[in-house]
Amino acid sequence: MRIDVVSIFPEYLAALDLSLIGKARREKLLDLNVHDLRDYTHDRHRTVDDTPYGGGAGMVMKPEPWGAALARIATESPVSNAPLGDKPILIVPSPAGAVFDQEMAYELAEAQHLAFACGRYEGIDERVLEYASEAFDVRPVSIGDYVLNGGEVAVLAMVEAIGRLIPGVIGNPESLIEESHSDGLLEYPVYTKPGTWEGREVPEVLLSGNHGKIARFRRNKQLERTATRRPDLIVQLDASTLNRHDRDT
Ligand SMILES: COC(=O)COc1cccc(COC(=O)c2cn[nH]c2)c1
Repeated sequence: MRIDVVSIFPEYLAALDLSLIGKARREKLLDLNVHDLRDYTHDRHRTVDDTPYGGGAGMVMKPEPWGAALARIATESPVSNAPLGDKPILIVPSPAGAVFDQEMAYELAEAQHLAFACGRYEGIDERVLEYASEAFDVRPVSIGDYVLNGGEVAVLAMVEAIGRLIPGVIGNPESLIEESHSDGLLEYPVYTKPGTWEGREVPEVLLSGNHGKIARFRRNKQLERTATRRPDLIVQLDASTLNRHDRDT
């Protein structure tokens, strides 16, 4: 997968050189390119923003640098941008976007080419998204109902969530199976040695070796946690998921 990120703070994305994503880049599982938007300006001050038409506080990101940066990325795309061909996906982190979730992460992990546009200030001139939709499948995406100062933090979160789903990026693909949201429920509590710590014991059932009992314990913990912490997820579950622990007996 090729990933391009455009930002006025490219150093913000240095964290993507670390850990598993960094390893995936070194192993050529991910071709990640970070672009400085200011490299696509032509004035002495490398200006990227200006005052908003219609008035209001703050500044808006100018369209010209974005247009040049995105045109360059589209021409370098490994995905044919013929009208009938797949288009690269341009993700624009925004409080006004569709909510990013594990389902979207799996969908985006299938893409051959993802580009991320990091907005700052009050946002990017809307004409940029219209212009970009010729060469890209443009997706405003929110990572949550709060406002950040820019898209870079959202890109770090999304690249990690997407990157870890790409085959070969994490060592043991089994660990993707039982994690939170993989089956619509939150994950169960985990424990490791020592068996007693600060006077606190590991739940006895986990030491029993009885795999049926352990599976039921874990399932019940998942249901209990989801019901108390995320009741909104419970309503989305179908009966088979809720009753699955019965079949484990
Ligand atoms: C067309 O889209 C844009 O112009 C985006 O512009 C901006 C402006 C300020 C901040 C951000 C970063 O995204 C978030 O704050 C965000 C994402 N998820 N939850 C909060 C983006």
